[in-house]
Amino acid sequence: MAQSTQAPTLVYLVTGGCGFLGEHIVRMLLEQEPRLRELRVFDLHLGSWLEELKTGPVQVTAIQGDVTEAHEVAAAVAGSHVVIHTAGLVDVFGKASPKTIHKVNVQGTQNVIEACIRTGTQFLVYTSSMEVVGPNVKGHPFYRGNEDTPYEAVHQHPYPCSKALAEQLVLEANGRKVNGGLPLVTCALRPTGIYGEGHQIMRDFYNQGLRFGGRLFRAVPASVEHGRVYVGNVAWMHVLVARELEQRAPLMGGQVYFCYDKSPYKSYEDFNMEFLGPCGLRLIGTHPLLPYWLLVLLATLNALLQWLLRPLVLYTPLLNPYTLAMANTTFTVSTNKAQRHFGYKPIFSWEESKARTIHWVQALDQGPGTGGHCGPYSRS
Ligand SMILES: NC(=O)C1=CN([C@@H]2O[C@H](COP(=O)(O)OP(=O)(O)OC[C@H]3O[C@@H](n4cnc5c(N)ncnc54)[C@H](O)[C@@H]3O)[C@@H](O)[C@H]2O)C=CC1
Ligand SMILES: CC(C)CCC[C@@H](C)[C@H]1CC[C@H]2[C@@H]3[C@H](O)CC4=CC(=O)CC[C@]4(C)[C@H]3CC[C@]12C
Repeated sequence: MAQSTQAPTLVYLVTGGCGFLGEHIVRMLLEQEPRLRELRVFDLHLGSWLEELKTGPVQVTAIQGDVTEAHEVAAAVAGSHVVIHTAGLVDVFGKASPKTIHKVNVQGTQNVIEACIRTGTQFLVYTSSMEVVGPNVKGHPFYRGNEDTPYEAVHQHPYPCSKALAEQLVLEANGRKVNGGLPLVTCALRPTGIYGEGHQIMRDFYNQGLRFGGRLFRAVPASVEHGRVYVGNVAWMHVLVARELEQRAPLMGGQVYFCYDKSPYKSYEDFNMEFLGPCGLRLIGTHPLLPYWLLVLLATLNALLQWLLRPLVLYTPLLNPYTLAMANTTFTVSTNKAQRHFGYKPIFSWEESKARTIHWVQALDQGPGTGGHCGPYSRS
């Protein structure tokens, strides 16, 4: 690849570039990758905020397309140096069928890999998930674990199943020869629960709190830790991996990295309150208000109702057996693999991550803005 002193030459493609994480990756690339000549943003649904980026020095090319359509993916990949494959169907509420989740997450990833091979693109970064590891269906805790911590990864839900299969495809593709004879270099990033500007579930919790007169009711014990990571740091990690993959291919190729930063270890609800609290919401109860067996019953009832109502209406409540198990099982990471392998350090401190997220939640009251979900990354 070109040196930073030369004119920008690199072409990057970000699939899912208009999603929650994708938008942050796109903006981070424009700010932090001086060698970028063209940035292709590929998504099923393009955001209008992309227009404002087209006036900058980097050519931003918006491509409306579907990762399940191999020819659309190949056309977008052709001529790019690096692909960041973030597009995915994130559904743990039963909105999409297992078949659709598999098609987008697994077949879509296979299409991206084959497009790289066929068109000669050598570097592929895949956005995987902590869910590839766990929590597993047995509810085993994963406490401050790292990439080498033994854990029985057993999946039943379509989303983690699909992410695990897709990650495996990406890692197995490392070393395959791309058109022209050079080896494909791949790696996978595994974010824990991402938060920050544009996070839909945080928005849902906020709105739910407003509906209940500014109150949320504790559902899971405060002692259950759930790993969280700020979206800006996840985006930065993608940018850094993409940048370092060529120089450090023997070390980084075929590797997985958890995404981490200095966000505190807390329960899912207590962590959300770090942002929702300053926005006027209160979490009621130091212990869960309902006994666990009752929550399990309600979650099961919700699943049953979803199944019964499916022919008539899509019933997708927040609480189901899977989300309850997720929130109720400790899963936190403690690792420095990304630092050791490619010099990653979080670009946003916990204080900055928190302030930016609070600012975004506060702005939700003012209604939707004209831009994207997140602002620019320029630091004061
Ligand atoms: N949100 C989270 O806490 C975590 C997310 N991830 C992964 O990060 C990635 C991004 O997730 P989010 O930004 O949260 O989700 P998101 O739903 O906001 O973004 C996904 C993007 O992919 C696009 N997309 C979906 N199907 C597509 C298709 N067939 N063709 C082209 N584009 C398509 C969507 O339009 C959307 O813009 C996903 O791969 C997800 O599995 C991993 C760990 C945690
Ligand atoms: C009232 C309930 C008991 C609380 C429900 C909270 C849940 C909606 C969320 C708890 C854990 C979340 C998941 C976790 O952060 C890991 C994830 C990784 C991904 O790759 C996608 C998103 C998610 C599955 C995330 C989804 C919401 C939770 C299940």
